[in-house]
Amino acid sequence: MDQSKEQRILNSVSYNAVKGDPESVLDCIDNYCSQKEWAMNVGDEKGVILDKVVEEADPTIALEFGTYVGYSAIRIARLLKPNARLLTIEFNPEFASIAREIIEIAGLSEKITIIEGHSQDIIPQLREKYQVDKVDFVFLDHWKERYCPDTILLEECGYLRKGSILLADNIVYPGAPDFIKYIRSHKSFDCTNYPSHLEYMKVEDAMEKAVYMG
Ligand SMILES: O=C(NCCCCCn1ccc2cnccc21)c1cc(-c2ccc(F)cc2)cc(O)c1O
Ligand SMILES: [Mg+2]
Repeated sequence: MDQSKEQRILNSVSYNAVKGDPESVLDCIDNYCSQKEWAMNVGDEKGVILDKVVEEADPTIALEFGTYVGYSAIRIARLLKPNARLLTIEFNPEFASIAREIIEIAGLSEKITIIEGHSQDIIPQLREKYQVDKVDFVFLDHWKERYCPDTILLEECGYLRKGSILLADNIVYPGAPDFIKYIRSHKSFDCTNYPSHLEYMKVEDAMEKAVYMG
């Protein structure tokens, strides 16, 4: 059976990246996806914005929706302090298993837990099953129509604390209009927009940061 694009990305990382070097894994994926086959990684341009917000948050517990092949999980985890952890949620089992291998090549398996399932099912389980009390940083990069309901669910479950930082990808393209409308009008969130471009393309996109004010 023909290999998937995601399997071809793993092949390229496995062949070209330096084992245990997250930067070389990121560079390999960015080179493959800009020169060979486009893929929906946050990419190198928006990745710099992600880096800055993660450094600002300096999270102990980070959460990501939308692992895909693990590119943003590696971007986030490479910046975490020694005892900090990233939980990343992926509903596609093939993507989850490819991400696990790419994360292993980056040497970040100890810092990253991949949870397979749908966000609305996993969020209520984070406290009991994953010992999560509060979440310091959240990266939203899954179904765009889930950004808003999942943000509400995180708040209702009590995982957000004063200063928790949310960062959402694809605010312009594909877009998350209901999320933007909700988050910018909600008094408990302080929002900042970061104009950028769609990964590997000359297409406008943006990221939105929202700081929970309690
Ligand atoms: O759709 C995108 N991402 C989401 C993929 C599916 C996530 C599914 N999923 C994962 C965890 C999880 C947990 N619960 C429920 C569902 C869950 C996306 C698309 C584009 C894009 C595509 C075509 C185009 F022409 C231009 C742009 C660019 C991006 O950067 C993107 O992020
Ligand atoms: Mg995205």
